[in-house]
Amino acid sequence: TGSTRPQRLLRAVQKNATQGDPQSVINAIDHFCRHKEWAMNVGDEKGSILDSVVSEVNPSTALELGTYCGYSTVRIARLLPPGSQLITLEFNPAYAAVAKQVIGWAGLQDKVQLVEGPSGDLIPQMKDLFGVQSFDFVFLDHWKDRYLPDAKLLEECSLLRKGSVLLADNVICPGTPEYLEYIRNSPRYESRYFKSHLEYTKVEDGLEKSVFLG
Ligand SMILES: O=C(NCCNC(=O)c1cc(-c2ccc(F)cc2)cc(O)c1O)c1cc(O)ncn1
Ligand SMILES: [Mg+2]
Repeated sequence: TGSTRPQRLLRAVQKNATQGDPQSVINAIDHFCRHKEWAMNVGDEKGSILDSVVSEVNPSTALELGTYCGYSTVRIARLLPPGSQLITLEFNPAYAAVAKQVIGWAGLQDKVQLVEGPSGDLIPQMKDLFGVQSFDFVFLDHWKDRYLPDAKLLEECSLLRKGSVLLADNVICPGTPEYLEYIRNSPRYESRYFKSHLEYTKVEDGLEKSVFLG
């Protein structure tokens, strides 16, 4: 019973990053994934686009679908204003266990609520569980065939307000064709594609930013 890739990624953070320093955690993960083992974090190139959108929105309440090892959780939470909250949902308990420790190493545990479970079950509970009225920002990075049903669920649960921003990873690779088709053709969204590359590679990928019009 050897270690898993997420466990080896966590060990690299504990070895190379400074506790309480989110940027050093980001740098340690990017170094590990570029020079040791590829992993499905949003990465530094798409991560810079994520940073610029988060900074522009400056969300009070943010939601992340798909925590994995917590890399994008740290990228988002480090930019949040005081008093704001990031809720991140992860289905896979092994991923969640690693992410909790990565977020803790960065010292961002007070800004983040990590919830384990299927997004389709948890989204309808957001108001009851966390007293959330609506999300200012949503980062979609979980199972690619869940992007569309979960976007529709957010609408149906009135968890989006005029101006809420959805940012979707991997719309080219692995690809989210049904989501793109819906969101680009819906009169309820204004969408823009940010061309980039699959994390740590030269393969094309990109982020789709969609503003809910209400
Ligand atoms: O795998 C679960 N989540 C990760 C979703 N994310 C991805 O699948 C993902 C994949 C890739 C990717 C791209 C090219 C390639 F060759 C292989 C993988 C890149 C990314 O940036 C992702 O974000 C999962 C498990 C589980 O048990 N329950 C719920 N979710
Ligand atoms: Mg991704």
